[in-house]
Amino acid sequence: MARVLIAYGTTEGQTAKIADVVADVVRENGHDAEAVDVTTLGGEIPDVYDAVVIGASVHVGKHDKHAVEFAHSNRSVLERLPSAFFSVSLAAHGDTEEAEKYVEQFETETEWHPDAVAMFSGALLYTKYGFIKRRLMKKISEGKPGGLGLDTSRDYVYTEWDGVKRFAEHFAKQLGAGTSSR
Ligand SMILES: Cc1cc2nc3c(=O)[nH]c(=O)nc-3n(C[C@H](O)[C@H](O)[C@H](O)COP(=O)(O)O)c2cc1C
Repeated sequence: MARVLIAYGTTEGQTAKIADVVADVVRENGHDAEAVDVTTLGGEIPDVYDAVVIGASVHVGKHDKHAVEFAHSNRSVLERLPSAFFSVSLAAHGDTEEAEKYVEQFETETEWHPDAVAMFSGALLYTKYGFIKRRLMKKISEGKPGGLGLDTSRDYVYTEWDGVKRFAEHFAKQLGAGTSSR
């Protein structure tokens, strides 16, 4: 049994929800797993973990800066342990090229090359945004491929949960039954 850290950087909470599902699936596969907001980790991966997944959402073309900083400063541990990264964006819903560019940029900035990478579609939470953000997101969504929702009286969740579960299951299965150590 391995102890798996799922550290996430989120602004509106969708990446936290995805991290929770990843943790659930990893546990279902016989390991210990904790989904933790990266800002609460004090900058370092606690040395109790055998494997690490980092998740981060994209805002204005960039991944969550706390997650980027965390991955960069812990890159030597991440390179040594089984590790994976998941990116959360609206580009992942219909604009794969753009979503891939965000991931490339993340890998360049952090100098970390995870064993596995996934791109998950996020959410458009119009009812949770303030007035300015709601108008901005509608305007941006109008021109985007993927047919993003434009009705600002409701929210749109594009995350494909089956894909999230498959990613988590694949990662968990690769850890096998034994515990690796640092
Ligand atoms: C102000 C704002 C800017 C955003 N900018 C981008 C962007 O540049 N590219 C993109 O693909 N998605 C963008 N998104 C969509 C977010 O990635 C998506 O809403 C995601 O679910 C947010 O995850 P979080 O709730 O974990 O922060 C943006 C969302 C907001 C609210």
